[in-house]
Amino acid sequence: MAKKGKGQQKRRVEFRKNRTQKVRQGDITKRFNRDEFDVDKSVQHERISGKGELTRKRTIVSQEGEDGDSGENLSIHVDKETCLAGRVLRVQGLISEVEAPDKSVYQCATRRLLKTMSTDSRHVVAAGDHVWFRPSGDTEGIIESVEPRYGVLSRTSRSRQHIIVANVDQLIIVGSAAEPGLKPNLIDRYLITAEYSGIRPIICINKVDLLDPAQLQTIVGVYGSLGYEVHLVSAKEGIGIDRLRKALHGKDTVLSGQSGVGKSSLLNAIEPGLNLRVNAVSRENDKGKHTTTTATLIPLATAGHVIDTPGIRQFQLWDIIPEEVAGLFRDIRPFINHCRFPNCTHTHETDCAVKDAVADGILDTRRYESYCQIFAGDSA
Ligand SMILES: Nc1nc2c(ncn2[C@@H]2O[C@H](COP(=O)(O)OP(=O)(O)OP(=O)(O)O)[C@@H](O)[C@H]2O)c(=O)[nH]1
Ligand SMILES: [Zn+2]
Repeated sequence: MAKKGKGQQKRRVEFRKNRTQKVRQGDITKRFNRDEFDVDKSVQHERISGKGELTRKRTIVSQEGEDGDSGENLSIHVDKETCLAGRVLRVQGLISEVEAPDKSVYQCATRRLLKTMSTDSRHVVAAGDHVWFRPSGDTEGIIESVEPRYGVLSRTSRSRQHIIVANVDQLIIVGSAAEPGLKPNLIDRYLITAEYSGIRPIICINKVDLLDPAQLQTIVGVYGSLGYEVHLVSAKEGIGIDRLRKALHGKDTVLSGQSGVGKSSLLNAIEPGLNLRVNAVSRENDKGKHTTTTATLIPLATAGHVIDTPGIRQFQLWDIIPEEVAGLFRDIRPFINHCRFPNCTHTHETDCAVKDAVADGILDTRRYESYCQIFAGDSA
């Protein structure tokens, strides 16, 4: 867990504000859809406004304009007659691989003016960025501007935000029913990372061929009642693969889960041939040829991309501070406003509404224990 910086204090203020809104159980799912989550995007350290205009903010940008307005604004005009809209598949040093609308790939440098704005984050261009670029020839070009980002997976390094991948629609959290056994606590960790990043989580439990799916009923019931989409699948037997393929169609999806749960097998079942490409990427990364923490978008044959990169396969809760964790648990969140102490940690305090909810059987005990472990900073 990171030390509290200015940004985190800011997030805590936002978090408390959210906490004071009485959220009924039924509203929880709604609050977490992307549009609404965007309002909470004060957590993003940088906001680049698009449509040809790039706005640099030195401090965290708040939707309410409480701070961050001191940054200078610079407008970059993009000639959309001569430029193409593209998607950054990956960044390798100073060169970005950009996918054009016709799926051809250009090696692009970044316009100098954009680069001069790269002071508050390590990369002005990140994997997953929607950009406008000026092609020169059939395979090269210059990135002229970067569109606003959403669904950003990042980590903090030397108090700077390092974007791993931007504009992710969904995170598929892959677990396995057996070999290795299901780790619900790990699923909870991924879930709160997704909530924090404004990325829709989908839970996928693979290897259901190894046990009676009835054994998973309780856990599926808990997540289902919280509004999370749950898939029970078997890459080996082809169970649930069609539905999972539909969930990926047209979306940019990050796959995460511990080693051996069958991520590669699932990708291969969804789209034969994709696995080869995924492995090719992994091997390059293993050799240390490219950075392991920036991601690569792999185009799906139909529409959408998958992002399956060693560095984010088992990503951590990089910069979530313990006090934020309860608010990221959809089921705990409605109670935190009713505790006796406003700074209640829901662990040892008296008159804690969260603990009361557990005692009354309203809140799942396992989920509460998972919260306590994450709050304490224990590993999964
Ligand atoms: N019984 C069964 N075995 C499976 C299934 N899916 C994958 N496996 C096996 O599980 C093992 C791990 O599968 P992978 O696809 O390599 O797992 P991974 O999550 O990509 O692993 P890492 O690359 O280490 O992250 C392999 O031996 C697969 O054959 C399944 O649905 N049922
Ligand atoms: Zn409490």
